Amino acid sequence: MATDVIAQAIDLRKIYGEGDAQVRALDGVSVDFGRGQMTAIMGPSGSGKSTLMHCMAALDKPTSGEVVIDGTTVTGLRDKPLTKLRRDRVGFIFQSFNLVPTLTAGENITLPLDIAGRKPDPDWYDLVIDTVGLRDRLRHKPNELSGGQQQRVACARALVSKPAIVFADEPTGNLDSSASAGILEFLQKSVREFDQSIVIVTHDPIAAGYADRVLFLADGRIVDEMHEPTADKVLDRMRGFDGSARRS
Ligand SMILES: Nc1ncnc2c1ncn2[C@@H]1O[C@H](COP(=O)(O)OP(=O)(O)OP(=O)(O)O)[C@@H](O)[C@H]1O
Repeated sequence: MATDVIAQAIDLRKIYGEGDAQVRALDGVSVDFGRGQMTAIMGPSGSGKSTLMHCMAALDKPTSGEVVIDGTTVTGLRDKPLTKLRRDRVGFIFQSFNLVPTLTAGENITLPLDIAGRKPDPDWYDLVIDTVGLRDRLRHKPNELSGGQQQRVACARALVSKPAIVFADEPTGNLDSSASAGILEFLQKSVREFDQSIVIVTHDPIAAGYADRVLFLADGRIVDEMHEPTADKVLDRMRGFDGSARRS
């Protein structure tokens, strides 16, 4: 694996169901994700975006093929090393924030590290908190925060362990445009200034416009990619899709 590649999918296939009901959610996806890059995955509903992301983040197992994260082949790992890799090397941001309601923002942010029995690197912790703009909200519970602030807590939680790669599944799907812009600017800054590697799934051409590269999925395959995208260019490209999922 080249050093500028942080994660790799090699001929990934994911088949759900059997016989007539069989769905090829991923149908031979091979792709490298760049280190220090934001990659957006786009495509019509049912094209396999979430399946690809979940397989890459070791949250789901492909039917066949390989996933490599930061030099480690994930597929075939036993449960314990897999849990450790997921905990130490991978960050995940969900559309629905997934914060623990009884914990404060600060406690939510350090929860994965606390579970692992690790302390955050103090300088990095301060940088993440200040960059995401949460310093004066750390003692608040999630229900005392706006949606955008809750998602910023989730972003800080994903980044505070300095993961090799962060996966974000529709991170702005539940946010209005101004809160979305805040999250996307933060993710972009993490990539440009802190050399993080981020993969986001999005339906939103404006969100994809923040990425360095956009991958387009259709019917479980990568059908196109775009470097240095803009929202307009992405929108044009999306008009070419018909939104159908292939069944075999
Ligand atoms: N657990 C499952 N069992 C059966 N089929 C599934 C399962 N999960 C996903 N699929 C099917 O696999 C295909 C890809 O689903 P996936 O959720 O990855 O698509 P997506 O591009 O993320 O869609 P969306 O944009 O709607 O979230 C779809 O046809 C879906 O119906």
